[in-house]
Amino acid sequence: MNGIPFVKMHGLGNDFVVFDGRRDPAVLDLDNATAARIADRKTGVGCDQLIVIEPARDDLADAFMRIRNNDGGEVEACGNATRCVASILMGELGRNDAIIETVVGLLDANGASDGLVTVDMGQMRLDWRDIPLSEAVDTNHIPLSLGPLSDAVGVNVGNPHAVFFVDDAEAIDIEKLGPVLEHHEMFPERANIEVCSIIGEDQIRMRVWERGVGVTRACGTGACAVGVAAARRGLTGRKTDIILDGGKLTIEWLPDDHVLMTGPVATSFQGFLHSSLLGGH
Ligand SMILES: N[C@@H](CCC[C@H](N)C(=O)O)C(=O)O
Repeated sequence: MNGIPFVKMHGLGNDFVVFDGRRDPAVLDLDNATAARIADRKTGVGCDQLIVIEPARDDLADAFMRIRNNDGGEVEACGNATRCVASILMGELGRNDAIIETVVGLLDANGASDGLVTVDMGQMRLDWRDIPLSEAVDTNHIPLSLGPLSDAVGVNVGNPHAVFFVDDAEAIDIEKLGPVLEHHEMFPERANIEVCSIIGEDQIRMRVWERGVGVTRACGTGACAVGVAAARRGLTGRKTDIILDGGKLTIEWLPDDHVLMTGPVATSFQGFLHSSLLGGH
């Protein structure tokens, strides 16, 4: 079979084309336009994020994970893809744990019960400079309003998130409000936008507009941000189930500010990338 092999995976419907750059150097250093062409659902393979597994730079890590959004832009973090890459590495290594290196640091992953994977998503950052925001405001009450959305919580999970609490997340026109907020001047690096409603002391309904993608069925880093935001506001405890369009993630905000994310991993199919999609690369 001609072409570069890839595996199509997803975490709760947030889907990925995963390349192995350790074996196929042609997928290392893809430019943004090429990545966007591959990720495009009409003309390419189609995915929310394009992932390349690369050789680790850090001796402690099992591999490096490069992440690109559907628009081709490289980003710092992706929770659902981290679980998928962890399951690939654990399978290769014959172990129940893996260390994944990203541009923002090392992430420890472990196999949990029922085939689920837990990832320590690292330390949450809450200072306005770290989200980042364009001005020095209280990140637990960002003064930002659009239609029914106001008073956001900012959380950096490696990538920037703004969380809005509402009575009924289903009633929010996220397709309309999401892109405006993503590009709001408050967020110099743009932001992922979550709208959520509290269902109970340990359960939250969440919908997401992802930076560089749009509405997705799940966002792992978004779920981490929502779990932290709800606990910070005193709306829930520090361990919560986050109910996304694609299913449930369990989030635990530890006393040392690290967050554990636990959820499923799935493989849809394996394929070969037609060389025309690499274009002039
Ligand atoms: N789907 C992801 C997040 C991917 C990156 C995000 N769109 C960004 O631009 O920061 C997840 O599961 O965390």
